[in-house]
Amino acid sequence: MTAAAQLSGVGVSYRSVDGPVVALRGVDLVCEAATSTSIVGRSGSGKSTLISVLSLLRRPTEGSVCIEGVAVSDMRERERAALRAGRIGIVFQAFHLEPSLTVVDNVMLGWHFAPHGLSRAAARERACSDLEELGIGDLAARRPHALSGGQRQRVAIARAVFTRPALLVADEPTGNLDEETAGDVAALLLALPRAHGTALVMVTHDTTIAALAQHRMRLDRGVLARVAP
Ligand SMILES: Nc1ncnc2c1ncn2[C@@H]1O[C@H](COP(=O)(O)OP(=O)(O)OP(=O)(O)O)[C@@H](O)[C@H]1O
Repeated sequence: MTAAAQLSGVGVSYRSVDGPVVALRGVDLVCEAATSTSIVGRSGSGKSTLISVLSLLRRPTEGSVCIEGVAVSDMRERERAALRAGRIGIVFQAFHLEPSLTVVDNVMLGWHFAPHGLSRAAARERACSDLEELGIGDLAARRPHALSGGQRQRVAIARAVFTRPALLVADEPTGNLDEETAGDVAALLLALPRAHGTALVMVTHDTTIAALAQHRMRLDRGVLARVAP
C-alpha cells in the first residue's frame, strides 16, 4: 500500500551568522494509512523543523518527501498549498481557531479551502457529525472565546480532519492542556487513524501520551530513531 507520507534521507540546514545549523539529518520516516506515530525529543532536537517539512511548509535541503506516493520536491508553491489543504490536516499546540467564526464554521474552513464534492449542506452535516463524535456537538453555535482549552482543541481536531486527510500532523497538541484534559484529547487523536484511515504523526513532550502511539520515535540532534519497545 502507498504510504500516506514518506520522508527519505531528509536533511534540513538553516543559515545563521555563525554558519549553517543542521536541524535534521538523514531522516527516514514512513507513515502508513491508519497508523499513529509519536515523536519525542529535547528542545532543539528538530521537532518543529520535522513538522514543518511533513506539513509541506518547508522544503528540505536534502532528501525527498512523498505524500500518497507523489514526490512534492518539484511542485510549485501553489500545488504544494493545494496538496496541504486537501490531504494534510494540522493540529497546533495553540489551537489557532478563527475567533470571529462559530465552532461549526471553524470546522468548515476546510470546505472553503480544499477541493471537494460536498454541497454546503452536506459539509455542515459532516462538520456537525464530527463535532458530535468528538463529544462537543452541543457547542456548534459558540465562538472560540466561550470554550475551554480542551473544547478548543477538539474543534481544531474536527477542523483538521474535515477533509479526511491522508496525513494528520499534530504539533504538541496537548501542550496547553491540564493533565486530565490532555489524556482525553490524546485518546481522541489516537482513535482517528482507525476511524478515518488517516496517518497520525504527533510530536509531544509527554512520554505517557507518546507511549500510546503504535510507532514511537525519538529525535536526537536531528537524527530520528525508533524508540526501543
Ligand atoms: N530559522 C533558524 N535559523 C537558524 N537555526 C534554526 C532556525 N530554526 C531552528 N534552528 C535550529 O535548528 C535546530 C532545531 O530546531 P527546532 O525548532 O526544529 O527544534 P525543536 O525540537 O522544535 O525545539 P523546541 O522543542 O525548543 O521547539 C535548533 O538547533 C535550532 O536552534
